[in-house]
Amino acid sequence: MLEQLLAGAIEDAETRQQSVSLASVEAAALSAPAPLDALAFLAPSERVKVIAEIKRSSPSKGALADIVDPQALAREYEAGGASAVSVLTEGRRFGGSLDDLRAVRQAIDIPVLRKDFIGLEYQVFEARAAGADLVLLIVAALDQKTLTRLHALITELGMTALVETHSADELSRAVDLGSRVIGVNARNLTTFELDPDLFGRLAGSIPEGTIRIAESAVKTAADVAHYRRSGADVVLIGEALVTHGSPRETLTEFLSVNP
Ligand SMILES: O=P(O)(O)OC[C@@H](O)[C@@H](O)c1c[nH]c2ccccc12
Repeated sequence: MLEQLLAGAIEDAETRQQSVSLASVEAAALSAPAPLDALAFLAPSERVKVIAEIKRSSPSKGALADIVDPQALAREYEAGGASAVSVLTEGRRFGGSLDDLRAVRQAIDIPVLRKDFIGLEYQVFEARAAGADLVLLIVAALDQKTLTRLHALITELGMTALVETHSADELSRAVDLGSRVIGVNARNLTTFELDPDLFGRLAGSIPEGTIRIAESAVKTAADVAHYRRSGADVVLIGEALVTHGSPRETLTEFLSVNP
């Protein structure tokens, strides 16, 4: 499934490249307003931080929420205390787009993450041109050489890579890259099953000085507290925020947990 998602995202990027060349997307990336320092926004603190995600649908759950106005949702997230906003830009299964990312960038003053299946430099330039401050890299989807190349480009463009892992082996590959921000995704991207204890098992192997992010599987404030006790600096939350009544209130409640 992960392979198909990546192949589809690359195919869509190649289609966009027919109308906007690599040279012009690169020029747009280099002339975009400077990225925000995501490391500063996500730095470990006395309280747990949240990256709040804008996600319309997912391959495992289908439609989650309409989200006709991603800017309004992003403002709710910011007002509720999010430290960054993740925008799913994958179109086929998640219902997102780069237009969503551009719109969200205009609406808020906290970092924006491009959440997609990235395999090409073209996609990294696109992310920067659209205003992204952070870009997701999924270790399981890429060989180490590609991962190294994309990680270097993200850094050169002044952005921060969020390097996503699902196992001890992937974690050591993330560490080899020199990643400053490492995520552990509780959702297996092949089977879509959730393992809420995976973060806790891997957290101790994430080097000191790295920002530790627990991704997926948060339904309640107790789940946030569980991740926090296991060592998470930041928790990435999607579904619970887009499906509950008031995203702002849900976020405020989730952020009120103490270690
Ligand atoms: O909706 P949840 O369970 O709160 O999960 C959010 C986020 O972790 C999830 O959307 C995600 C994590 N890694 C990904 C990679 C691609 C697409 C989506 C994801």
